[in-house]
Amino acid sequence: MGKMLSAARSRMYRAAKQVDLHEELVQRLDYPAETLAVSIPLRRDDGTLMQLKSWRCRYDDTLGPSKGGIRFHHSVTEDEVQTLAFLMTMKCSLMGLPFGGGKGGICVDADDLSLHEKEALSRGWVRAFARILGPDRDVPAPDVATGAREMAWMADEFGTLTGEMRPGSFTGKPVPLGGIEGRTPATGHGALIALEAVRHKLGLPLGPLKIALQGFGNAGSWFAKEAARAGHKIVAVSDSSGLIRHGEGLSTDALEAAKQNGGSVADAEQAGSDTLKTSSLIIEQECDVLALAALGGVIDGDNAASLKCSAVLEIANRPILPDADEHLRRAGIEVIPDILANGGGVTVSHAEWVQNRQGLDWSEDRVADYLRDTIENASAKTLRVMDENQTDMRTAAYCAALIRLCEAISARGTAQDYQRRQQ
Ligand SMILES: NC(=O)c1ccc[n+]([C@@H]2O[C@H](COP(=O)([O-])OP(=O)(O)OC[C@H]3O[C@@H](n4cnc5c(N)ncnc54)[C@H](O)[C@@H]3O)[C@@H](O)[C@H]2O)c1
Repeated sequence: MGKMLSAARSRMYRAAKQVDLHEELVQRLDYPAETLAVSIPLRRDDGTLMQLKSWRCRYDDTLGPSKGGIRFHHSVTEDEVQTLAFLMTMKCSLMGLPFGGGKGGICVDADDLSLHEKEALSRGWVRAFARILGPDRDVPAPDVATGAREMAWMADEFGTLTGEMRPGSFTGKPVPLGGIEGRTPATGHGALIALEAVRHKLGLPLGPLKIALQGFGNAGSWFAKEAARAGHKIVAVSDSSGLIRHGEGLSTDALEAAKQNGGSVADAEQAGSDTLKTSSLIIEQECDVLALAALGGVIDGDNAASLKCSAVLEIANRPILPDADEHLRRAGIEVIPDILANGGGVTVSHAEWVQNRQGLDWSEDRVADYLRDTIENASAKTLRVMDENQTDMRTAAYCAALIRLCEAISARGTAQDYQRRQQ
């Protein structure tokens, strides 16, 4: 068992104690159901051979086919893949979706690959893992350094291998290939819906909020645009190369223009703004809400005391490590946990999967309504459990996820059932 998974599961145990779930039910979620590790060969453009480590984990499929992204990143490990698959299990349950949790990854530096090499690798990954994939078994989606283009190659390769065009085998595809309108902004938009749904519980001031944002990629940039449109002020933004601030709020158009020109957010042109070279200082900016939309493991027990916000919105997966939880609790900083805050992506992926199985296209309005309803329901469920158990928001979200999962596990039979039958 890896350290990362072990730390992530500690939050599940904390929640299980809170709602007094039968030990045997939670035990079923202790380990991943299946993790396949495959070494994938990649013939590079210059004729040399690379042998790449890759994984797919199907953590649990009690509620339905496992669902989760595939990332191309040099830091991917089996432990990380299993941990992210565990989080997907909790997230899909909290969102009320008919999915279990999965995740995949290849240990590779995606920036170092040509387009041809990326295509060869995407298709190679599908050939390696096809035996555990499929719309009723395990449904991958984009994640770090993969997007619609990679999903198109993967869905195409899967169709060629199986001899059947089953678009519901992958989500996050381009719209002409069975993808759905509204998938790209879904995570950022969902994060804002979650923030609005729980803000009264966080003791935040009424009216526009001051938000500091780490990460201006797909999830972060859409969150910033939606938040600014709703009247909030993005007072600081960082990416991997810099940080920019403006007390009255940054222009998301200027930030986007800087990124489109291949620069950093710190290159955005806006009068009255100032910049810092050390992007990690974003966590120390004074604000109402610190939104983390970049990496995992950004806040730990060592730096938790430097936060100057009232609440943290976890748009990234596991940006706060468990050893920071107690510090934040003592400081009165509430966290809107990743399994609630970033559930918008998988929610719209579910809509895409349904659309593909129905053979009918969903309109953008229908997708937006489905996203809003799903996140608001999950937020309301979390707040209800929070009140009933007088606990923090993360523990409440895990409780709500576990209650649904354990009802399903229990329906298959528990020790109590078997003991009764033997009498
Ligand atoms: N995109 C989705 O639909 C989705 C869904 C659920 C969860 N997430 C999670 O959200 C996070 C971001 O995903 P994404 O799709 O936006 O990725 P992305 O690759 O599009 O963007 C990542 C951003 O983080 C920035 N970044 C990297 N290192 C940084 C650093 N040290 N300091 C500050 N910024 C840094 C990058 O510059 C970039 O702006 C990931 O943790 C991902 O797992 C994304």
